Amino acid sequence: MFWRGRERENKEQNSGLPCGQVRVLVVGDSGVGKTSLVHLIVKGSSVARPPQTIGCTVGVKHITYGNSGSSSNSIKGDSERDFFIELWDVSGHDRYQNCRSLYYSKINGVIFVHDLSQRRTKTSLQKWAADIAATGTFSAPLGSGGPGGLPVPYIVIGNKADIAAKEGIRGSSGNLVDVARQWVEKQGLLSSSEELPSTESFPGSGGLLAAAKEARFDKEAVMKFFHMLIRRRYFSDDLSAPNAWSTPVQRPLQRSGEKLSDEDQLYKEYTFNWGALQV
Ligand SMILES: Nc1nc2c(ncn2[C@@H]2O[C@H](COP(=O)(O)OP(=O)(O)OP(=O)(O)O)[C@@H](O)[C@H]2O)c(=O)[nH]1
Repeated sequence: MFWRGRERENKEQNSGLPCGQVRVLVVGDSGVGKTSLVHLIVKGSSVARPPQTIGCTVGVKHITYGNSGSSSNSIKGDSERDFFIELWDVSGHDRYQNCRSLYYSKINGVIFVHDLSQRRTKTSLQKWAADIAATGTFSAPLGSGGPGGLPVPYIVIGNKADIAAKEGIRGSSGNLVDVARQWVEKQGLLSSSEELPSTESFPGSGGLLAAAKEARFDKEAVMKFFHMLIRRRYFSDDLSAPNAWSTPVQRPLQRSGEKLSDEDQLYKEYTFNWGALQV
């Protein structure tokens, strides 16, 4: 009864359409900053001392998506709808190695996190990908696999850029801002006069909040990832794009006059990320 009532309530608040739900795994070695990242995405603020994750915790990000915003958000003839992005923050600790696959269920997408100051945490993402691909179940899978055979879209986030910078470790990508910057630059979307905001520390004390407030572009990149997963799950006509992963396209920058949808652009970005995992 309770659920029926809630369902009806949800539909009424949502122009008669049920809420959608997308499941995203957040994985990487212990201590790379997954819980901190999920907190930032869900709450928009830093967490001073995140507890070590026991097994898995789930953060939920509510977003609306539909055609009342920009045209890039539009869905064929649909009005705005509510969606819940479940962020499954899986403990990276070895003690959970044998039971992790319990959480690898009905996955729509994956966020891989590594610590820029610990090179091995990036190398081990390949292992994470293979493990998820081998033991997980997937919702709206791609026609062919990505790293380790992973059949869903993913994004790679290098964390602790502040420590890496202090220690003089050169990394190709840093915080969320850097990830977004690289993506935008790859797409050729920045004119020479435009600069993305840059944050030196993420998410060190104080710096994180500033990053969350100022970093318009990093949030945008992550939100676009979520939007793409929603489209794939709820609005895609053809989920089995042939060989989307198997041939990472070294595509030149977007040319003027050439029109790509947001999805196309992100899709390309994800294929570039294939390279990011090959370290
Ligand atoms: N300096 C710095 N510290 C960070 C950053 N991100 C996270 N931390 C710290 O790193 C430690 C581990 O962060 P968590 O978010 O708990 O890491 P996790 O990946 O969830 O770890 P597990 O739960 O063991 O899998 C915490 O003390 C965080 O405050 C960062 O960008 N810079």
